[in-house]
Amino acid sequence: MILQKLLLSTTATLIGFGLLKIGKLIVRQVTSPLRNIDGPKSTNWLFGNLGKLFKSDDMVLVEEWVQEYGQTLKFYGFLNTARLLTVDLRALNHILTHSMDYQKPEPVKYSLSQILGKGVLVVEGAQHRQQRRIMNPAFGPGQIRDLTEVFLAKSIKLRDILMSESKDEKGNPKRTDILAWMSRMTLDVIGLAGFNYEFNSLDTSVKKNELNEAFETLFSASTSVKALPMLQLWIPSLRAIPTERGRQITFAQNTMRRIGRDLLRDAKAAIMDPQDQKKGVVEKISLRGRKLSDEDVLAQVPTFLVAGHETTSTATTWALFALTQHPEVQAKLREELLSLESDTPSMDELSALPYLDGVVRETLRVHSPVPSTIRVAMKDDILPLDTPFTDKNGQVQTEIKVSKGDTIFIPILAVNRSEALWGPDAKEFKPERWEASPESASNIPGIWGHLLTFLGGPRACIGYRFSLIEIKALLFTLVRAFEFTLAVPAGDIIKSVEAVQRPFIRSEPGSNSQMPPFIKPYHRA
Ligand code: HEM
Repeated sequence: MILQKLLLSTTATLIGFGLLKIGKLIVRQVTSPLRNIDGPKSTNWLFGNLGKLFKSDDMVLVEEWVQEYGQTLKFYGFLNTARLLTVDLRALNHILTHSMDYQKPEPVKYSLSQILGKGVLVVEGAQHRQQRRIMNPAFGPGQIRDLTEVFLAKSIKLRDILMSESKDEKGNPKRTDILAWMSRMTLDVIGLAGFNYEFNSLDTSVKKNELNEAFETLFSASTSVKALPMLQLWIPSLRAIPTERGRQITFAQNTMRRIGRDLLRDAKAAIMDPQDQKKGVVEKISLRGRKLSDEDVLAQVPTFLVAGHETTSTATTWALFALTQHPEVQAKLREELLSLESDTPSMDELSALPYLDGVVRETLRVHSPVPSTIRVAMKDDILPLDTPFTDKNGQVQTEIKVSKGDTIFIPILAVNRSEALWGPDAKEFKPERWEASPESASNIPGIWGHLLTFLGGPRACIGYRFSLIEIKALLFTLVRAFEFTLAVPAGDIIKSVEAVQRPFIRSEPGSNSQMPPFIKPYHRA
């Protein structure tokens, strides 16, 4: 009886809090200045336009909206709340440079912090500034120069594995899922380079690493937007209800924390040992960061694993896909790469290869692994604009008014492929464009390469140099050794967003994300 009453009153309280939250969202809807901005109609009472957006191949829906409604528009998110979408560079620059005023929304922080704890990707304000200050030097050019050796050693290991794995028993090239191999390679790299830890995930004879397995479960791509987990993100009182997703996250989190603690213990032991010079990024952070608590350092382990692993592996996979679609680019790249004698060039030698640089830039432009991100206004504000827009009432607006709590979608991919910025061939893969990139793109407020790929401002990607040299080391090693052709028609490859844009095969619904090339050893004439 008492239990029943308790259950009843808990449920009533949960429902009460839920209704209050929904009420607040409805009030926001009718009072926010975003209500006057034009855009597509909602297509679902619960998810707004989100279902269609995340199912649209390569996020083309964003580009279609911009085409139809102009540079500044509004669409609908969860519970049909308005989201601002703008490709206006001045407005985006304002949002990214004022990172205290435009933070990640609470539901996003909640879901990230479930996996990452209080890592640098999640924390805000003074805590973020402190963590970045301590970590930035570990990602500087000097540190990445030292890590080039690790990137190349793992690339060579992958090359040697593919030499046999990509052939059938008769010695003919067989369809190989290069995404899975890239994922193993980048996990091994982040383990070694990040915290001197050997995952051995390239070594398939060893039982699959438990951390790797935890990851796979966590990121096993499901393209559907599910109701209860979404409701839990937006209505905190519902987070008490257990879900399968929640169970998976707790399992993955426990695995990462356990391994993280071991790593931290080893790192501390290594710090005490003046002979041990081989330190990873996390050891360097804990060395430098006397001001970071063990908890803070621990939180960086899953942060680097999540942020630095799948992003780089999908980027390199898309680079190889692009090369299969442009055999002339593949051949020209190979010729440049073979101009170096050594299998193990230095970072400076890799950086000095202009065509490799063009291929990497073009991949990160056309196939940006993180296609969008999201922010919420922490106060009422005015966004300055380069291009005025006409609102729903036919009034021309020279700035965008936002109110505290308004959500803003940052369209990374749409900016990187905007015809207004890059010209009519913006969507095509053309490494040559980097010989003289257009003036109009130089105002893109990104930290690297006039691209939004790594975002910009104080919250830009900390690992972009790390990633660039890792991608270059991989392409250098693999394209010298192999010729890549696609094993399925190119139109059968689609992109779907989970945390990153992953490749799927349209004609194989239900199968995991994959990229299936034929890989044939290249023999110099
Ligand atoms: C091609 C590869 C990569 C891409 C496209 C990429 C992209 C991004 C983007 C877009 C953000 C901003 C997310 C947001 O605030 O909404 C970000 C943040 C971050 N990235 Fe990367 N990243 C890549 C590789 C890496 C690597 C290799 C590492 C680490 C080794 C890394 C570590 C981080 C961290 C720690 C943050 C959070 C920074 C902060 O909030 O201060 N990333 N990345």
